[in-house]
Amino acid sequence: MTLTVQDLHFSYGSAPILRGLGTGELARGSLAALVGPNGSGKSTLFRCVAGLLRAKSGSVRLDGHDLAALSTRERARKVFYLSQDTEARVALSVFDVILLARKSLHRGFALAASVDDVRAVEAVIVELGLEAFASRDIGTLSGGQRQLAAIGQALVREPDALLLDEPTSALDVRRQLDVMATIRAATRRRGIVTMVAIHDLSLAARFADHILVMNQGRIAQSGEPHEVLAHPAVSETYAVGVHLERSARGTLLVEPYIQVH
Ligand SMILES: Nc1ncnc2c1ncn2[C@@H]1O[C@H](COP(=O)(O)OP(=O)(O)OP(=O)(O)O)[C@@H](O)[C@H]1O
Repeated sequence: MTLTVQDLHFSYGSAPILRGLGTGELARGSLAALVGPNGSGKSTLFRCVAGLLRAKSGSVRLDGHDLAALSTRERARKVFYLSQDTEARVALSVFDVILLARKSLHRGFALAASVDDVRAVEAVIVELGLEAFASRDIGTLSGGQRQLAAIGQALVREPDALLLDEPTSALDVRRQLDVMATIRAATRRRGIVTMVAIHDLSLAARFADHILVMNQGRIAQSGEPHEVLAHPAVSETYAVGVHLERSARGTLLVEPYIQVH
């Protein structure tokens, strides 16, 4: 039970962005961190996997089935892409926006939510610890709370694969830990495949089962965090030195530094 991207090619006009990108098999219940420099194509990869952009060639397989064979609607049900921008200006409560996300699964325009829909929304709110915010207007929440509400909108649609674009970028240290731990727990509990694009290598090392390093449209290195981060491909990709150390608590700490020649 896996998500597998193989030999993906994509260009914006004549500019190639993905150049034969392959992820290997990403297992259900596991969290993969996608790291790489600004502009290396992480969001583009996510959009291609979710079917929002059409790759020139290559395949995306979920549990062995090529997602290209599905309609846009069917594909959107299976793969949820949460973009970087979760700003919300609507005057709706957290409960309402999660319920709307749930109702978007149904065909047509149904005003009434079923009992199942409401139960699913309630379950997600509890799973993400959003009970205290459920009736608050989404526009009045802090960045971290809004990030969790957006993840709630993703989970309530019960996708098989979840692609999160920099879900911790606007968060303080406590909320970064909260959000990553919540994402990892939901991934395990639901048996989904989650990919998180993230710039913080220490945070990636701490929470991800695998790290994939993106460089110039390909995955330069992938595998378990301590192996990947010790590989020269990381230094080459970012043009930095990388010092790794275990803290007294056993956490892998990553210190990038600029090399003086
Ligand atoms: N709609 C577009 N049209 C043309 N070029 C684009 C478009 N969107 C992105 N690009 C270019 O594609 C490349 C990859 O962008 P992408 O957003 O996928 O990178 P990223 O790794 O997610 O970057 P970041 O870490 O800064 O978010 C960049 O050079 C970007 O300028």
